[in-house]
Amino acid sequence: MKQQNIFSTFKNAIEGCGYFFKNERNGKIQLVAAIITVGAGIWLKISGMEWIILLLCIAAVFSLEMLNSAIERICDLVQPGFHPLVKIIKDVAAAAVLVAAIASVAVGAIIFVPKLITLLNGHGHI
Ligand SMILES: Nc1ncnc2c1ncn2[C@@H]1O[C@H](COP(=O)(O)OP(=O)(O)OP(=O)(O)O)[C@@H](O)[C@H]1O
Repeated sequence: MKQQNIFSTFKNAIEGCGYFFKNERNGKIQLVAAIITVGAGIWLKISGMEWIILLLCIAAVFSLEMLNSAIERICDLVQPGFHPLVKIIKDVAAAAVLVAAIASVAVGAIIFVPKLITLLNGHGHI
């Protein structure tokens, strides 16, 4: 296999992103959730530090889901039939996504709930 330059590496990664968001159900759901979260961040005028934390959470969930999908593909390639080890591999990979997703929901709640409560109480200046 020939050495790739930085542009073809980048092109391959973009193709991987395209495949992920087009074909993976969870990827689509997470994309919608990320768009809603970013929209809420703009609407509620969250701080710079809150943006950094939120974007890291979004990136963590996307990245882990992409790795989870890649691991699932490898498993399906090498072991199309049922295998107890494949079950463990896929379940642990899915758990990695779940951990990041739960932490992200908690972070989202910590950032957004107080702002929404202030807004609903009529004290907010949006
Ligand atoms: N070959 C296999 N051998 C054993 N268990 C399997 C196998 N394939 C899938 N499983 C079980 O089914 C679950 C779902 O696997 P599948 O490959 O269908 O992923 P998926 O539907 O895309 O799931 P996810 O929502 O976690 O991405 C796995 O977590 C695992 O428990």
